[in-house]
Amino acid sequence: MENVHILLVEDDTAQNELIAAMLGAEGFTVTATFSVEEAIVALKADNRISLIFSDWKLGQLSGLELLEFTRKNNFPVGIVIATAYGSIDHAALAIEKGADDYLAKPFQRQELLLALAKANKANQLRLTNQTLNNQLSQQDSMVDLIGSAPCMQKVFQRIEKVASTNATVLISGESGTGKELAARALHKVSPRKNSPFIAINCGAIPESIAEAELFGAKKGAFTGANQDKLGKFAAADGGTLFLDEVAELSPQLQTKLLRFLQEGVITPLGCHQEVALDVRVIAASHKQLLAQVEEGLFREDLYYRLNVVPIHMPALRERSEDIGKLIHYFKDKFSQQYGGSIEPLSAHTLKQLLSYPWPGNVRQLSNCIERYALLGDEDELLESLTHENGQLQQGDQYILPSEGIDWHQFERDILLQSLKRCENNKTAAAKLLGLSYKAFLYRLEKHQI
Ligand SMILES: Nc1ncnc2c1ncn2[C@@H]1O[C@H](COP(=O)(O)OP(=O)(O)OP(=O)(O)O)[C@@H](O)[C@H]1O
Repeated sequence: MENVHILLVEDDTAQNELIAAMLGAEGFTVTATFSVEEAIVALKADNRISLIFSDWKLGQLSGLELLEFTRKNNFPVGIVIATAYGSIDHAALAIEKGADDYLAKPFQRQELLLALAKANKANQLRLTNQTLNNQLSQQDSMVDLIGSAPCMQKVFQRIEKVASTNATVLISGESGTGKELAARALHKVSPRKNSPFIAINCGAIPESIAEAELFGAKKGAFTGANQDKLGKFAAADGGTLFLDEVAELSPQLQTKLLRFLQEGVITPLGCHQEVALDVRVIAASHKQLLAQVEEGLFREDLYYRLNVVPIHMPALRERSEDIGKLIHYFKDKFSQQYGGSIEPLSAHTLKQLLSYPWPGNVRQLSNCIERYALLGDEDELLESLTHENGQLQQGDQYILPSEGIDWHQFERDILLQSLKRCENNKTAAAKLLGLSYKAFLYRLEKHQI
């Protein structure tokens, strides 16, 4: 291992010299020490040391003390401890205290090199994890995407991971969970960040002009096309195209999109020549795309092409620990936007906001705080919540929202909420839902809760 600095700790002079010479011959830079105290001084003085090879028995002290000191003070080093023949207890203790490997004496040259290589690798892995963790813990938000709940950290992690690639990403999640914001964040941390990010809502363009909007059109391709039209794909060349509500694309446009994803080319309307483009596609849908596939409404091959990297944006009720942070964020945002300070919310209102299920997710929360910033009326704020929640209930009858519901998700949410409300008492939770205990357990099992 060239260029690896190793700290050798061995109190037997002959052994020390022998091992130092051997490691030197293998390309290590060796700092040879003879005691724990000497080793600690060397470790503190030289931050290039990345490996320690220490004997167990070192005068009054032992390799264990060195190990404990190193791990307690977070020195970023790999450690191998040499133990006396047959002392398996020491070996187990060394591993428990954080050694990466141990070697029973006497050992062969090859065994030593192997153990050091293993320790070096373990150390590098630890360092990489540490860097990632540091990045994540500093990251309560990514661009403007707020969230420190573990499920949001996973989202950030995935965004970071795929940003540098060109992989197609499919973002799922209910309306208002931040799918577009996540797509923007992904673009902003990708190498394409200085090229355009173009967003289009596939559900909001009339079908008659959708093809020209997306793929462009030659002058005269259709009535009213008085000049060449640049489509969204061409506008996003070199950058990212965000196709929101991709489930709404007509079968014909699904085919054209598939072709682009497979071959990287499009044919604008009225054009006889293909145009090659470099566009990264991020698609999103609040509908369950796989269910759309099963119903024959969405091409299966396109689904798999889009779903190379799936990212799921959690509903706000699944990360209620973020509500407080989001309230704070939106208060700041709107007080800056409207140029005035916003009255603090009372403890009572805050409590209501924190326990509200937010069916419209972050968008609904943002709207509420914006209204509060403008009107400064807490009663109005709370009333608006009762009103929106009340729309779901009329008498004893459950009113199906006009856009329908995702039954699977609905059932899962209800089960989780009942458990939470009954502090995980399954009998009480089953009763709350009017289910027999057996039927309740069956459903928990079904959802792997
Ligand atoms: N994690 C978040 N942090 C800060 N703001 C957020 C977050 N998630 C969503 N928002 C805000 O909520 C609103 C809705 O977000 P966005 O449009 O990205 O949601 P969406 O999932 O794409 O919704 P739809 O499915 O209806 O298109 C936006 O104003 C956005 O800025």
